[in-house]
Amino acid sequence: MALLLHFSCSPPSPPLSPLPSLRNSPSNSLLFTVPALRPHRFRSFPSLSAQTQNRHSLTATNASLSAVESPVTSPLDGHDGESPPPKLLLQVKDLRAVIAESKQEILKGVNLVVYEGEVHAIMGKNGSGKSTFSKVLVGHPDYEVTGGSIIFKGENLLDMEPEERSLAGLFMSFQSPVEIPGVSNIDFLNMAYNARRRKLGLPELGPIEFYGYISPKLDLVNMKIEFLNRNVNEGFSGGERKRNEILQLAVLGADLAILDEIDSGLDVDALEDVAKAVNGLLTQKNSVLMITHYIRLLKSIKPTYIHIMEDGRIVKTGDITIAKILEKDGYKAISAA
Ligand SMILES: Nc1ncnc2c1ncn2[C@@H]1O[C@H](COP(=O)(O)OP(=O)(O)OP(=O)(O)O)[C@@H](O)[C@H]1O
Repeated sequence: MALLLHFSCSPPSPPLSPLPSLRNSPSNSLLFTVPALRPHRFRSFPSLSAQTQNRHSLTATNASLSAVESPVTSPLDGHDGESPPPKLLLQVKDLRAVIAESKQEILKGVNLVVYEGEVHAIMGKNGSGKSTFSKVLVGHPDYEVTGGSIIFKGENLLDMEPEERSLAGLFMSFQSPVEIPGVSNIDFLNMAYNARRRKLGLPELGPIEFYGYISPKLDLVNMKIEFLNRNVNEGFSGGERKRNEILQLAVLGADLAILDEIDSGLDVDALEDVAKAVNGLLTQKNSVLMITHYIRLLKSIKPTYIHIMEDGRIVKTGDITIAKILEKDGYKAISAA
C-alpha cells in the first residue's frame, strides 16, 4: 500500500523533525508506498519460455496502428490449475496525457494489462514517453490525462488523488530520487510507515520498534546502517540513491512497484544487489513495472513481458527476445520486426 506525502503542505507529526521543501523535485512531492502489512508470499517465477509458450494469440490493441501488437494477457497464462488464478491488477486503456503547462500531448493511447505476480518491462528510445507514463500512473501533477482509463485493483485510478493511489498500493521509484535535506532516512521511513499504519487503524511504531523492523531490510539491499541516519538522499551517490529507493520499497511494500531506470548509474555489484532485493520482494500477489534501457537488468529481474514504447504508445510486446534484438541491432530492428 502506498502513500504520497506532500511535504510542503503536510508537516509530519511530532516527534519527527519538520520537513523542509524537497530539492530536485518538480512537484515538491514524493511518492512511496506503505506496506500492505501482510506476510509476503515469496515466489519464484516460472521460466519465461514456459510462460511464453502459453501465451494467447497476439491481438492488435490500437486500431490506428496496424503494426501495434500486444498480447492479451490472461489470468490463466502459465497457470498450473491448482492455485487460484492471478487477479487483474492494472488495466490501462487508450491512455492519453498532455503536459499540464504546455498541453503538448505525450501519451497517445497507451494500452497495458498487468496481472498479479507479473513483471513488465518498458523499453523505448529516449523521449518516447516511458517516464511520463509512469508518472501519470501515480498522478504526477505535471501531466493531465485527456483520454482513456486506468483501472487498478478494480478501481478507477484516475478518480484518486496521488495519495490515494499510493495508499491503494502503488509505489514509484523515480529516475532521479529526490533529496530531503534535514530529514534523516529513518525518520522519513518511520513517518511513512506510520502513516500507513494510522490509515489501517494500527498503532504507530516508535523509533526503537521501527529500528527493529527496518534493520533486516538493510541487508536485503546491502546498505550500511549509517545510511539510516543520513538525510534522505543528501550526498548519496547515484547508486546509493537507487539502493535507498529499493529500501523504501522493502520497508513500505507495494502491490505494483514502478521502477524507473533503477539500473542507471549502478555498478555491476550494485545492480546485482538491487535486482536481488527486487526479486526477493516479488510475490504471487504483487507486480513490477520497470523501465530500463538495458538487457542486463532484465537478465537479473526476469520480465514476464517486455513492451516497446514509441511516440507515446506501446507498439510491441514480447519476451526477452525483444531485448536481445534491441541490444544487437537497435530500435530500427524492433520497428521492422
Ligand atoms: N514536464 C515536462 N515538461 C516538458 N516536457 C516534458 C515534460 N515531461 C515530459 N516531457 C517531454 O515528453 C517527452 C517524453 O519524456 P519522457 O521523460 O516520458 O521520456 P522517456 O521515454 O522516459 O525518455 P528517457 O529514456 O530519456 O528517460 C520528452 O520529449 C520530454 O522532453
